[in-house]
Amino acid sequence: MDNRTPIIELIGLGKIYNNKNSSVRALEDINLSIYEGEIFGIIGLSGAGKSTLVRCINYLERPTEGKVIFNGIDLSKVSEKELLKIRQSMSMIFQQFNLLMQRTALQNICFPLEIAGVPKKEARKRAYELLEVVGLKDKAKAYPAQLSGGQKQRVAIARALATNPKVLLCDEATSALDPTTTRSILNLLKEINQKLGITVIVITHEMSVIEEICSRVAIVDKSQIAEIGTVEEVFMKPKSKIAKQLVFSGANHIEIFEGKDKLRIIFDGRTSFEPVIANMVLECKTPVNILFADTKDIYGKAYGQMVIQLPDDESGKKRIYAYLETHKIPFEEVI
Ligand SMILES: Nc1ncnc2c1ncn2[C@@H]1O[C@H](COP(=O)(O)OP(=O)(O)OP(=O)(O)O)[C@@H](O)[C@H]1O
Repeated sequence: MDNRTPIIELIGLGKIYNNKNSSVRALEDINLSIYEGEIFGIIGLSGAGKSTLVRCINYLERPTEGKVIFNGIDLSKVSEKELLKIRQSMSMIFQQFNLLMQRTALQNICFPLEIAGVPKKEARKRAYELLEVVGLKDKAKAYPAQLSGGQKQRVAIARALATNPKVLLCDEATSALDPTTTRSILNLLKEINQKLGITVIVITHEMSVIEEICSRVAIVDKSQIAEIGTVEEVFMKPKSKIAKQLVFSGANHIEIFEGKDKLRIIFDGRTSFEPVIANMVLECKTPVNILFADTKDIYGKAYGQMVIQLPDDESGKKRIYAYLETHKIPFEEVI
């Protein structure tokens, strides 16, 4: 059991959308604790219920079952007015940035402060400070149309920070960005988490985003939580089928791996992957087929995974198992 106090607690949370002729269950019995200061990931395929979940967390959407406890407050028990105030403590950023196109970057950041009744001069001062935090000091007077996707998301982040939130909810915040810009935005979120102590909740369909910045992750599948754990645990030993799909970065791969005699080798930064495979083949005197590789070389260290086909002969197989065990290289059989 974790003895930290959760900043957000979801207890038996459920959501059914009732329309005229039909009802859709979007969430079922979600139980989850998110702790102050962590970067928590929520991942799932399209339609799994992620957006509904994040909108229930800040009560933009009212759950039909269960409770959301934010900072010790049961959100079902507070008035609309109090909810508005609480939502200032749970800012949100989106895939499409949602900036006001007729306002400059500075005016966009001032917007939530104006709504909160902050005097204009004070709001501008705070907005300039926030532009500096997100590295856009020179873009104060630029309109959203004059900014790149990454810059727009930086303005959106600055605007989200304007009300001094405790939690930042990021709904597919990097899904519209290229890989390099994605990394720079994720680094900014990490920096905000570390320097300002803001709890960050990242909703995504990409495992790479989770691996990059989250400490823990919940996998949502068909309206329910399929798996929850530290990113390391889920990455190293995914238990559910959906976790395996996501870790193998796509549903297409999993069928290829089903069958006998396949191993997933995990590169956790302690090894350099080229020598591992090359040395294993040389030392075990047996060739292996690499069926899938998704590895990154970061400063000479290997991160990621590789699926190999074991040789047919039993003694070759044994030598490979022994090699991996002796060298303390994490692996699991692919079932
Ligand atoms: N307002 C609504 N009315 C009826 N059904 C809805 C509504 N919003 C979402 N749903 C349904 O609820 C389910 C979960 O949707 P949700 O948008 O939460 O999933 P998601 O995981 O965020 O998907 P995506 O990644 O594609 O945005 C889906 O079946 C969806 O069709």
